[in-house]
Amino acid sequence: MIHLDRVSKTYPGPGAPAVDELSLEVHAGEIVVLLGPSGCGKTTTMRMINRLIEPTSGRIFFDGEDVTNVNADQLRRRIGYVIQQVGLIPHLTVAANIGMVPRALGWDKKRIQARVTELLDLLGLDPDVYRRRYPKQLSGGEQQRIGVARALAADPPVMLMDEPFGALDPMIRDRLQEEFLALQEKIQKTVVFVTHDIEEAIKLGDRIAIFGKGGKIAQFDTPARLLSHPADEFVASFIGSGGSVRLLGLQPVTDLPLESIDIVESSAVSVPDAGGASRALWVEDGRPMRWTRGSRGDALAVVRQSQSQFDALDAMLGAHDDMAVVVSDDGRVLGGLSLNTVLRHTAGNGREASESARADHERTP
Ligand SMILES: Nc1ncnc2c1ncn2[C@@H]1O[C@H](COP(=O)(O)OP(=O)(O)OP(=O)(O)O)[C@@H](O)[C@H]1O
Repeated sequence: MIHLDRVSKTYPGPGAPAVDELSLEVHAGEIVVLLGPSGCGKTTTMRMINRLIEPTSGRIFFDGEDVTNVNADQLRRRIGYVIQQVGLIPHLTVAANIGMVPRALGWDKKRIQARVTELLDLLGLDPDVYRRRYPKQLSGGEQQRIGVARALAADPPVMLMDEPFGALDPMIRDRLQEEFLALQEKIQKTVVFVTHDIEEAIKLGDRIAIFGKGGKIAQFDTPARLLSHPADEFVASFIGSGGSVRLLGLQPVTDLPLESIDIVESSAVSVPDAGGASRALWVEDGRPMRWTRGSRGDALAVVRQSQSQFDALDAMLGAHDDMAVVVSDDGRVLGGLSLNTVLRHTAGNGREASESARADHERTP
């Protein structure tokens, strides 16, 4: 969908290029996160895509079409843009702010009004309450939602988002990230997202481009590959410690082998309460209740199949048990996930990660 072909930017004056011969492919419908330390060229790269910054050299393609030299205003109508400072116009209402691009495109009033209503609904803001408000009558999180609505107004296929949630407090940021992921499920835009927050990148990115020094990409990969196979010491150190735990958060429990569990239905007349080497699970109306025997824990750790291995570990720690019961999303017992299984697989991941970083480091002269 978006293809940057050896794009460079050198700002006037002395100094190395801010972005140096960078090539990047973003597929339709995916979220690509540009991640890296301050000053590494993320924003410059993003702004070259909508030509707020003109590349010094290289070419940019949209769906195979070379857009490097097309009219920048027309190009920007195909691209939504959300920034940290939001940039809502203070003397215009929410509705007028959202309707800016459709107005410029010559949509009639009725169509704009309908689109504003649709977008406010989509972003979880009651249109009757918010349409007539002014930006200063909104909280930071609401302003950011309106910023997203405005970028989506003319339904552009591409969204550029430059640290859109960076200025929000952690709880609101977390909620907006969740909302954005749910929204993306529905709208399937092609998104380029800039952040320097590794947690945000892992949570939102289908793929992450980690920028190294001198405006070059150090690694472009899925979050799981970045965590398990950092390309070099720079990437490994940028990801920092805790890679194995983060990786657990990305991997569903169903990726691991589950153990079969003996089930005792509630209809059984007498349930042996202790003894017996193997575990047995007491199930009532199809719902797991507690271990009848063989458990070390004092509560039952239960996770749904759509949850992560991190969630399973968390549930086991909470229940002081070394096994979690995995249930289907409609509550049926699928099997048991043991702490041992999680540890065995995590140990493999960690070893691969450190070995691949070390091997790369040794190859570097
Ligand atoms: N208008 C400009 N004129 C000259 N140099 C600039 C200009 N804008 C950015 N730079 C320089 O280009 C480099 C890359 O800047 P850029 O804003 O793209 O980095 P970034 O990775 O987005 O950083 P941050 O995370 O701090 O926003 C930096 O060294 C910066 O000082």
